[in-house]
Amino acid sequence: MSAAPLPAPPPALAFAMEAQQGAFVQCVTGLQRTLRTTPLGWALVAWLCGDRIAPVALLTWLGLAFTGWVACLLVLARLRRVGPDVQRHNGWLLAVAVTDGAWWGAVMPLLSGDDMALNALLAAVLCGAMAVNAPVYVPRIRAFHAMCAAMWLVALCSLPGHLAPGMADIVMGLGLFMGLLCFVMRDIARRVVEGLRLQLANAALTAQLSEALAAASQQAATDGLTGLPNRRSLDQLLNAQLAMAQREARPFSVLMLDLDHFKAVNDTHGHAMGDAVLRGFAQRIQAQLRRSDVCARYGGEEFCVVLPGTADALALDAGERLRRAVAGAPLAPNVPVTVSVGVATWRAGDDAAALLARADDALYTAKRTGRDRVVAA
Ligand SMILES: Nc1nc2c(ncn2[C@@H]2O[C@H](COP(=O)(O)OP(=O)(O)OP(=O)(O)O)[C@@H](O)[C@H]2O)c(=O)[nH]1
Repeated sequence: MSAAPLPAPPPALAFAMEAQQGAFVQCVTGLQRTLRTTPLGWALVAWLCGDRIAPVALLTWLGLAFTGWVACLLVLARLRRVGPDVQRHNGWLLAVAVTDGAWWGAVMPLLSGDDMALNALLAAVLCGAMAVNAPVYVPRIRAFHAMCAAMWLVALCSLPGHLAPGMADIVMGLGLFMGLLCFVMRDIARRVVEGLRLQLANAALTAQLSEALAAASQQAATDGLTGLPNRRSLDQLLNAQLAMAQREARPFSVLMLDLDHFKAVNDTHGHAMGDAVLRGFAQRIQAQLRRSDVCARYGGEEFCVVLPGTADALALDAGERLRRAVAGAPLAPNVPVTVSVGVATWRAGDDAAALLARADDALYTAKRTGRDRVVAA
């Protein structure tokens, strides 16, 4: 027995999850970018320590920082590849944050000592590293906390050992600064993730609205029974054709089609069968037309076909082809019907009403002279 599929999460939860993933990706991308500027920080530390400490201590710290830096970049590149599955990859991001904080924190136990000025400068470097990283970690505030904790704990290692008097105050001050920054950042981070969630919800709402709008305008332009363009769309199409015909002197024709004795179909076979005949008629006509031709439902059992770029004789041929297609086989089982067709070709000065009136006159003539025929205006 196959397991039932998991139900989709409610929209609010889905947006929250997506926002978390987006925040994760933002953090990974931002960290990659920021880590590229890290060598500048090393250069600063090397310049500050220069001739004040033993080169071996500086090289040890640089080696440690470089190793951690390469590891972080490799992990981040992998995270970019495997995608934003926060649940599965969050541990790796935290590991990057801890490594990032630890190598900066190691500045204190490895490089500080009796030189008060240097100690203060190194403490300032740590503050700078935190401040530079803070905005990058905003979308994943836990990673920022991990970075700060690692930096702080490693820096604390220098307290019991060789720190000069007064250095403890600097490290404590640094700790206070970290605590305050973490506290303020928590609130900012919450707002950022909430902003992301709202952005996603808005995007989904916009997509839903434009879908609904497209469906509504499609509905407003379509005849519900046959699926053909309705009278409103026909008017728009005719106006467009008229504008083109006037501009380019390119003729077009309209065919008015009216099913013969349709009332009898309804009376004999019922209204439902009448509807089926109308649907079958629409399909039959459409199957006969070119892609550029349009058949619209004019109203009731009357239809109008617009034939762009088609004049007189060719329009008459098209009408005849449609008439034969309808008469050739029943449109619904055992309900044979025929159609009468009036043809009119656009003439300079015609507006839509004049053109349709001439096609209607021709249709009336076709009806009057026996039906099941095509008459040109
Ligand atoms: N089933 C169905 N019938 C419709 C629909 N719209 C219009 N009709 C029917 O179409 C019939 C049109 O009848 P008439 O205008 O008398 O025309 P006719 O019977 O086709 O006769 P001629 O046009 O003179 O050949 C009416 O009975 C309308 O009720 C529709 O959507 N569905």
